Amino acid sequence: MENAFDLPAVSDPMSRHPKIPGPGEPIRLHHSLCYGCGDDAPIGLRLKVIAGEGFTVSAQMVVEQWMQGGPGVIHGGVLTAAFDEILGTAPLTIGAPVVTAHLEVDFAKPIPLGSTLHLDAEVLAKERRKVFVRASAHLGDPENPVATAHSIFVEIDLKKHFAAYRDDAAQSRP
Ligand SMILES: CCCCCCCCCCCCCC(=O)SCCNC(=O)CCNC(=O)[C@H](O)C(C)(C)COP(=O)(O)OP(=O)(O)OC[C@H]1O[C@@H](n2cnc3c(N)ncnc32)[C@H](O)[C@@H]1OP(=O)(O)O
Repeated sequence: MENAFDLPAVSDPMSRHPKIPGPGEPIRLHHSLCYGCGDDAPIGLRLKVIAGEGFTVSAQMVVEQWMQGGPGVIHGGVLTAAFDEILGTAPLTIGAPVVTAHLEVDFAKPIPLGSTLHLDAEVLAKERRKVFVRASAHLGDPENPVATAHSIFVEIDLKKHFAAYRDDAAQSRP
């Protein structure tokens, strides 16, 4: 196991998956109880991730009071969760269902409550099952990011990976 974002010199070939929605269209929820995107999650970010051009996706999130670290700014873990969601959705543009293996976040500036966070993510490369994804966050000026993230996701067989946990998901419904 590695523990750093180490982009391969040469990527495996990647192409946009034919079933991914067109630019500007929402990408379907991966799970309705997901903390990051689920509409039925009792507590969560409810991010609506939108497909972009190529291997890019984006989302927006208003920083609400319950997301506070303190005082008056977003909690770093909430920002990291938002990054995880958008980073994890980007590999769907190449048709790869993934889980997070490695995630690095750089916090450049405080993010005030009430601000609208613009999140953008892009798949940079694929190497065997590893998918390398970068994301950034800004408050309206893309040239002025408030945070960036780099991550390695690992492609999985969805049914096998979650086979032992699906019953718990159903039981946790509110
Ligand atoms: C949530 C899923 C839904 C899906 C789709 C919608 C997404 C929506 C958004 C969701 C957003 C939320 C998403 C969430 O919150 S997902 C929830 C949080 N993540 C997890 O629970 C994952 C837990 N970990 C595992 O299950 C396993 O460790 C995995 C599956 C990741 C690998 O175990 P597996 O036995 O299968 O494979 P392998 O060990 O042969 O490794 C394979 C390759 O990977 C490389 N490697 C492994 N670990 C690391 C590491 N730490 N850094 C760098 N590299 C690493 C490894 O060196 C090898 O590389 P290479 O030898 O080829 O070079």
